[in-house]
Amino acid sequence: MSEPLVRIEHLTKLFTSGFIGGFQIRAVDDVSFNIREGEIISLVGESGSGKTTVGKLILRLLKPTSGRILFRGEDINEFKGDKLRKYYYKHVQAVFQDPFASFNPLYPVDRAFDLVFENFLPHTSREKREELIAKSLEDVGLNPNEVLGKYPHQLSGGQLQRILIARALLVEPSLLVADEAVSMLDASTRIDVLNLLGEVRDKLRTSVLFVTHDLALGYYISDTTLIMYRGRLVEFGDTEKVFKNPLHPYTKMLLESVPDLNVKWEFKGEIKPEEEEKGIYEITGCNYAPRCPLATDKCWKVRPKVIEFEKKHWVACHRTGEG
Ligand SMILES: Nc1ncnc2c1ncn2[C@@H]1O[C@H](COP(=O)(O)OP(=O)(O)OP(=O)(O)O)[C@@H](O)[C@H]1O
Repeated sequence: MSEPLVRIEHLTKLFTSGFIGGFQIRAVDDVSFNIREGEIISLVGESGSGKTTVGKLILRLLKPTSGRILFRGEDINEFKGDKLRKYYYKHVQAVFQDPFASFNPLYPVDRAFDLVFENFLPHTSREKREELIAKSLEDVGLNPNEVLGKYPHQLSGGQLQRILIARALLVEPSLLVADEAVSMLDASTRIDVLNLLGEVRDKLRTSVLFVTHDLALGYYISDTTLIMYRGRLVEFGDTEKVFKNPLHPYTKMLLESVPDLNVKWEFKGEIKPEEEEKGIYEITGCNYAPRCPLATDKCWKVRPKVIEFEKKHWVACHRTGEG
């Protein structure tokens, strides 16, 4: 098999929280996976599971505490000078959740393209720049005449998000990190932008890391799904397999929590406060043990290894396979 575009090996990121006597958070804890050329991977998990941190580590916006990220076989944290500049501006691009926050309200949206030209295509003539910008806007379904020269407040969230995608695609990146990139869009625009990501992959062979807490969106767009819980990958593999044959109790619980269009809310009795998960980050075993209905003594004490349960389907759970 050919070398993956990105190989993530035992990636760990600790943050220290609090002041005096602060504690350490294992935001990412020994995570390994690959991103192949032209693959769309969704990274799914609830709030605080470490998804954004993984994205930022890949974008080299953060340094890992340990572990490595190899881009075409080379450690991105060893990149310097021209290689680093190329990595930041050519190989990887990102689109984040809030399109309004990515624009300076004092300038027309056109300015978003300037940084790309200054850093990556500095010798491009004015005419050529205009031509490239117009083409990239058309590629994402925007009419350049309707958006260029406008200020962020004059455009919708969907239009701004498409401009950001157009900017990211201007350099034809190898990898696009889309972190909750459609969460703030209305349902129909969301599907358009998701379809756009699919088209980008097909046209440019760009790989996409699609970070989301929404399982349905992950299923819709991705070839591979990674399920993350409290810094660890608990299950991952071929999207069809993960969704059709979920193995980890956490994945099963997530899938059961997706609201069904035909089911109405009904009163189920008093809501009890959740039991506090004390010392979760010091658990030596499975992070999910405090919430898992199947947890045994071993689950609390021994960290489960990631095993390939079936072809292209991995899980980290002591109870998987025990019936
Ligand atoms: N700079 C930081 N300093 C301290 N702790 C941090 C920092 N960044 C993230 N964390 C912590 O790391 C953990 C993982 O955060 P992260 O943002 O990666 O999760 P997430 O899955 O992306 O969540 P969300 O879906 O809410 O964005 C959280 O407990 C968070 O509070």
